[in-house]
Amino acid sequence: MSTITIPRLDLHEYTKGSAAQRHRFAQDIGKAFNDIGFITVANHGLDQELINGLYEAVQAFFALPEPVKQTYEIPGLAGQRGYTSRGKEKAKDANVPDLKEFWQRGQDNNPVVEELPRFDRVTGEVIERLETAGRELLKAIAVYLELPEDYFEPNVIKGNSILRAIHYFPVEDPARLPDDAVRAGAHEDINLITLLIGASADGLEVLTREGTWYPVKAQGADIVVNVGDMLQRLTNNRLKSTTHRVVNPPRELMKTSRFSVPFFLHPKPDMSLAVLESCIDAEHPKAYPDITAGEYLDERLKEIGLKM
Ligand SMILES: O=C(O)CCC(=O)C(=O)O
Ligand SMILES: [Fe+2]
Repeated sequence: MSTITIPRLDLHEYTKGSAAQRHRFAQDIGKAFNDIGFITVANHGLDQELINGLYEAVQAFFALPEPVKQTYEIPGLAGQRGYTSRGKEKAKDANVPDLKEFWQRGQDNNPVVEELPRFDRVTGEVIERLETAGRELLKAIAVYLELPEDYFEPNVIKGNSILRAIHYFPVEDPARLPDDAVRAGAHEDINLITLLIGASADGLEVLTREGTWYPVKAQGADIVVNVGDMLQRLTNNRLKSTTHRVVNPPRELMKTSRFSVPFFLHPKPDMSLAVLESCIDAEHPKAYPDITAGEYLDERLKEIGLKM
């Protein structure tokens, strides 16, 4: 299968670089987000030991008996904290739910998994580091957009971000699945940017504007970073929230699990997502009505079946 080149950026060039390197990084991230909407990032601040510890904790959680996991499924929170069982979330335009279960952790009010003493600490450490990396990436994006470097800061520090640990569960008898059942149906992310820690198996694909699906693979400990709909909306489509999905593996591998851990960087609910004036001109008229991040999130959670 052919591949596309997803640009690979080194975050140290921005956080520790010279003025020229920082400028270059900002232009490179902006260009990549304007073009394919995806990059991979090295030197993001999470070492391999932390990532290994995270995957151990996540695998141990999903290996707990279903009734134990369900004690962490909290009604009324639209899956935003704790456990969400199989069959609950589907992509906006899909007919059947994704083949996954997941755990979500936010800034506060997180249930503590009593059975696993390390789970809370490791997911807490990971969310903190990803938030730090995400804030640096947003600074570079602000520079690219010719906004003050700290433009996003007041809205994202202690914002509504979510760490999601996903288990794409084994399917013993794939012949019995509905034809259109997939690990994750084609979708765009809702938030500003997503930082994805390397999955345990292949499967992630992006859709190019020409309509072709291509696999996305990060090298080693690199993370994948992509634009979500909130940033696309704010920038009047200048930065692209690219459609992506997780395909099923070949039939003989459907009996194996896949794990991945995306971090959805969300602002505070009262942030305005009104299109930036600087992104409107005669060729690019304002494409979206004004809305706040909180109102927009509510709309989208209803579409994917997490909120009534
Ligand atoms: O599992 C993956 O690799 C990607 C998951 C994803 O796109 C999502 O949860 O929004
Ligand atoms: Fe996604």
